[in-house]
Amino acid sequence: MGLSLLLVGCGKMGQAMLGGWIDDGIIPAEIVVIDPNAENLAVALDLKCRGVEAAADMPTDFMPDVIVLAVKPQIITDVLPIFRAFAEKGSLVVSIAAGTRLATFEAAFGESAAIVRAMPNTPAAVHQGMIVCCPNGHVSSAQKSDCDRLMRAIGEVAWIEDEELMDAVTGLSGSGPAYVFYMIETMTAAGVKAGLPEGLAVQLAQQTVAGAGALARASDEDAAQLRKNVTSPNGTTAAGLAVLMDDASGLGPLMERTVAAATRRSRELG
Ligand SMILES: NC(=O)C1=CN([C@@H]2O[C@H](COP(=O)(O)OP(=O)(O)OC[C@H]3O[C@@H](n4cnc5c(N)ncnc54)[C@H](OP(=O)(O)O)[C@@H]3O)[C@@H](O)[C@H]2O)C=CC1
Ligand SMILES: O=C(O)[C@@H]1CCC=N1
Repeated sequence: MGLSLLLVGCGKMGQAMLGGWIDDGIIPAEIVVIDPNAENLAVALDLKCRGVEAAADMPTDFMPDVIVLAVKPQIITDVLPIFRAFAEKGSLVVSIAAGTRLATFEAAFGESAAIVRAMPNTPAAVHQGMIVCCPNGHVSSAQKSDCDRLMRAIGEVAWIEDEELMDAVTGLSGSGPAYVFYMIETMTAAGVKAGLPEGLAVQLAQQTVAGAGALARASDEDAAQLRKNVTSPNGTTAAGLAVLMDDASGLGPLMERTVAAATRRSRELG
């Protein structure tokens, strides 16, 4: 791809993106990773990146095309001043921090800095991420295309103009893998309660979620029709769905509250 990249923060999400990029050989040029956490830095070194514990240890001649900020929202404003010079010289800054608004970066880097606020998710590690990008007004079309190619290498990309949507994006696709993993956990536990050996229950729950996801993605039919296709009149699925789709206690109202709570928290973090 020919881009030079600086990744700031190589924790859970930084590693997921890095793994996806490197695994695909998508960054043949230069990549430098900064992380003070020795264990996390070791992951970057294992992936053959240049890794340093602090910005002060970066190679002096390094000028990244793209800086990806992947530190916690709670500390992000502390680290921004260190990277101002890069932003002034034309690096594109991509932040994946939940809640942190474009205006925060413009305040730290100057009004004319090129910033993309992005929200990925951890399936990026296997090139199955969902990444939503929201640019500020100073991102050039070349920078947008660089960011798009970078993100497309680790999943599906959507661009939005309205930053207000980023909190709901975070509540749905940013946090969403956790909801699905919990679904796998609960399906497994329910299978064990129904008499299945644990290993078999894990296999059934994982493959059912993966297979249903793949079918939903590949099919021309929407999820509601795919659900109906499983449901024989007066059969087993109808009996299960009567519980799961209960108006008051079913998954619908529960998911609505779940996404709303995560969306609210994203707003608070900002
Ligand atoms: N996890 C996820 O699924 C997603 C996370 N995000 C966002 O990604 C960001 C990172 O989240 P996540 O990966 O989960 O968090 P982690 O805590 O796993 O990773 C953050 C990493 O940054 C390191 N760090 C701390 N200070 C600095 C610094 N000054 N310079 C460089 N690195 C530093 C941390 O080290 P130490 O451990 O020592 O503090 C840690 O290794 C957050 O803003 C989050 O909102 C977005 C989408 C999904
Ligand atoms: O839990 C969080 O705050 C981050 C943002 C989206 C997923 N993980």
